[in-house]
Amino acid sequence: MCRIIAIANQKGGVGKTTTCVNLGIGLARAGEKVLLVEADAQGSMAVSLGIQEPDELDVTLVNIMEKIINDEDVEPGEGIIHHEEGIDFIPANIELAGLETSLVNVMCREQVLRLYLDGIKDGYDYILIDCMPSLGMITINALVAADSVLIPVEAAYLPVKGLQQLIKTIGKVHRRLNPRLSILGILLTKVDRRTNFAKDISEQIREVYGNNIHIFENCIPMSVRAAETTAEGKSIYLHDPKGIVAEEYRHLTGEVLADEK
Ligand SMILES: Nc1ncnc2c1ncn2[C@@H]1O[C@H](COP(=O)(O)OP(=O)(O)OP(=O)(O)O)[C@@H](O)[C@H]1O
Repeated sequence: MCRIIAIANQKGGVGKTTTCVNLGIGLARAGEKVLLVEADAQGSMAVSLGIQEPDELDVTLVNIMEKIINDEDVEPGEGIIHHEEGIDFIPANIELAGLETSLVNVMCREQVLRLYLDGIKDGYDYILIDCMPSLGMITINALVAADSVLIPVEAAYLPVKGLQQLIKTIGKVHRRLNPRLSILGILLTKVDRRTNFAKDISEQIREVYGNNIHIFENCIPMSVRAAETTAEGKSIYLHDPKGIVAEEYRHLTGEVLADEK
């Protein structure tokens, strides 16, 4: 059965895309059939997967969602790109921001992505949705389509403050629109292990949320090697296979696999 995981946090730059790409490729390396869906107008997942100019792509998630909205057929495989590291992905670009605005007047506006994924999910073991840094209609679409949410949180003061709002939104979507939705866990990212501050923040998150929400055992360290992967257009497993970030993403992949079985 396919598991759909939204990777969400309305705070920008916390490692959503990096986690989506490296968890997705990690799952594919473990033999799972994986689709990554970019639900972010910045196109950073497309760039991370080697597409230099996402704004010049002919078909993106926007075209697919527009077809669903207009009740048109989406051809099998339409807009899906096969990546050499063993995953499929659907990129997005700046046009997604325009679609977000026009969704306001659409019937079943929260369900568009779910309707699309319902039609293709049988072909995959995992679908990971890389959300945009907002709690707007595209992110709500992702939460309605998903079975669970993985929340990357940067180990710093302000990102932690925004967490409560995200958890409230997930609760609302669960109650009103998608009773299947649960929180898979909080993943601490960009952890600077040399400082006590990062350690304090990690402990604070475990203390405040740990009783109700799973906090992933491992955390992703701050590392220039991780930052380089975005520009390199490849996963951490190819860029720095023996490094600590690859090790931590392998560990995360194992935790996600163990949880979903
Ligand atoms: N562990 C890490 N250590 C250092 N830099 C990182 C790490 N993970 C990601 N980065 C870098 O931080 C920046 C933001 O990461 P990423 O794009 O994954 O975050 P995001 O939450 O998806 O951002 P946005 O909200 O803008 O979509 C990128 O330049 C990325 O290369």
